[in-house]
Amino acid sequence: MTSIDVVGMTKQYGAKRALDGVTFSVRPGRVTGFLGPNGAGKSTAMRLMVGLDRPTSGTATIGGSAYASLADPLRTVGALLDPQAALGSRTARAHVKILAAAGRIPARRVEEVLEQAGIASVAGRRIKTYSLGMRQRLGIATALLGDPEVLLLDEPSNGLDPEGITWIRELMRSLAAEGRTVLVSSHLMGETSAFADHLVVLGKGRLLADTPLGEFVSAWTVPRVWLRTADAERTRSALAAEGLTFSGSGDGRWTVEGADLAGIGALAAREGLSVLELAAEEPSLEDAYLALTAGETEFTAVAPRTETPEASS
Ligand SMILES: Nc1ncnc2c1ncn2[C@@H]1O[C@H](COP(=O)(O)OP(=O)(O)OP(=O)(O)O)[C@@H](O)[C@H]1O
Repeated sequence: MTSIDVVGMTKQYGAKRALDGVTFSVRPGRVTGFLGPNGAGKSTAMRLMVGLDRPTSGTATIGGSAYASLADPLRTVGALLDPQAALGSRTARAHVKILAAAGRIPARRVEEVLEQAGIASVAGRRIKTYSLGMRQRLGIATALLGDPEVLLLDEPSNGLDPEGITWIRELMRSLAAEGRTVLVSSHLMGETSAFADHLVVLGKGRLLADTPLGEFVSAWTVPRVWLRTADAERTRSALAAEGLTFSGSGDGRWTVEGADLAGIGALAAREGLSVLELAAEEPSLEDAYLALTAGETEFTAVAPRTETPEASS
């Protein structure tokens, strides 16, 4: 069982501090989602884990060793970091064969991973003819080549079609179920909540969260209940008398903040309200993530300025 341990990791690029004393561990047997706004430092952290760059200070170890000291790196760690990196004039099969030979990996693995990634039938084509999604599948095939215990996947769903997204989700779940250590960065919150057990969140190079998915969502969202009854006004008075925070959409449906279904159901029964709709909102990872990272985004779009006659004169 091989963990990744990042301890006090700082990476300075000139005046830019991409990582600022980050410490976390990625454990085997689960999928860890690696989240953070653009420029938060996720790719930098992954590059440091596989020795593609040197930290300014701190360490990243895999099973207790720095990547450079691993006896058999390709069999220990598989990484998808830059799907554009493969040489375009080679065929996909030749590319994977060269990697296998370099890593002393049995040739039979080449066809296995091409099959597994769903590109065996197009593996004779030059990589430069590949779409983004096909390159992504090729990158995943090469990450799997050494049957590694640890997988680092930087935005693996990027460019994949819906079938591909389902495939990568199931692949990550099965790799974790086999006891492997799987770290996956993504900007797709719906996707991440479908595959991750645990989350590590960075913001501006610092660690913002390192927590199980369910705990993360409940810590950063407020439960909400929707209630619609036959008498909107009496409902409003009852909610107000209870001291609850609520808002109405104008169609007689009230949204009650920080409430649970049982409590609101009991209130409606007590008040003799005829309930037409009573439901709890499923808190989403997206809401939790946006609540946590508000103020942590380096790049934010501003609404286009509308010129008023005063402003333009
Ligand atoms: N080689 C480099 N030279 C200079 N600055 C860099 C370099 N690599 C990354 N940075 C900077 O470090 C910061 C972190 O970048 P990084 O790519 O790790 O973020 P990220 O979380 O992966 O972002 P994204 O979600 O946009 O991929 C950014 O401000 C980036 O511009």
